[in-house]
Amino acid sequence: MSTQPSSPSVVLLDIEGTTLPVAFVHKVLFPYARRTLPDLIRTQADNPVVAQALEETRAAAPGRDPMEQLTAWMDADAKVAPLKALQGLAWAEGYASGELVATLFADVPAALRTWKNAGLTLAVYSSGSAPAQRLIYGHTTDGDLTPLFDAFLDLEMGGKKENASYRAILTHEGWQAADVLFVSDVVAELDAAREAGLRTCQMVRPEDGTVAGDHHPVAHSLDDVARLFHLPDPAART
Ligand SMILES: CSCCC(=O)C(=O)COP(=O)(O)O
Ligand SMILES: [Mg+2]
Repeated sequence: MSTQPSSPSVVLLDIEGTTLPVAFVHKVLFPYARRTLPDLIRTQADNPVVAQALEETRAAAPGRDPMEQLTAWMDADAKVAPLKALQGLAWAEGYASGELVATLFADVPAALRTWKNAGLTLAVYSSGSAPAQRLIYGHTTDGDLTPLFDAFLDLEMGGKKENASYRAILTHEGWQAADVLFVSDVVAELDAAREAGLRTCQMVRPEDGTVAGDHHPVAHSLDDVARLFHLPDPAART
């Protein structure tokens, strides 16, 4: 007799392509950072985050002008910590001025609230820095959603396509692999998470043109995730 695995108690969420449209990241956030970074580096040279990011950038490309290297990374959409730290700082100004407001996929706020109310642990794992993640969820068209999350995890845990990063997350948070469901649009990230023993679900958002793989359960919304993994139904909220 086969036994039904219990539903996950931790939902670990990617951001871009999972809870937030790719277009918002690439057409709003990235251009904002590209426009404002040169000034930010000049005017905030004393900020320890800037100083450390520039030091790491110089170490990665000795002899090259750091702004040139940062631009090359932006061109390549490189998921590297110094760029992500600086982008986070740039976006902070945009959110503070009201120029940036995050529009999450429409199904996301209700699902997060439903699952949090039901006692699930919710966490983010994104290449965007943890401060940048807090900014996004702190400035959504649905208000501040940061209290719904228990953890904001970034490249300090390692790259998202490395299974060691998911093992590091389990150790860092004290979670059991089988209790954790990782949801992402990127198959290579899901493969790495599965290698570390996590449960996985690919988010395939029609708006983003995500291509579905064939070896992870596929969802088109967090409501689908709820159905697939027997989580509380966001549509049944009272
Ligand atoms: C705080 S998320 C901003 C998006 C970002 O910088 C990025 O690189 C997207 O990474 P993800 O891991 O969420 O796909
Ligand atoms: Mg993604």
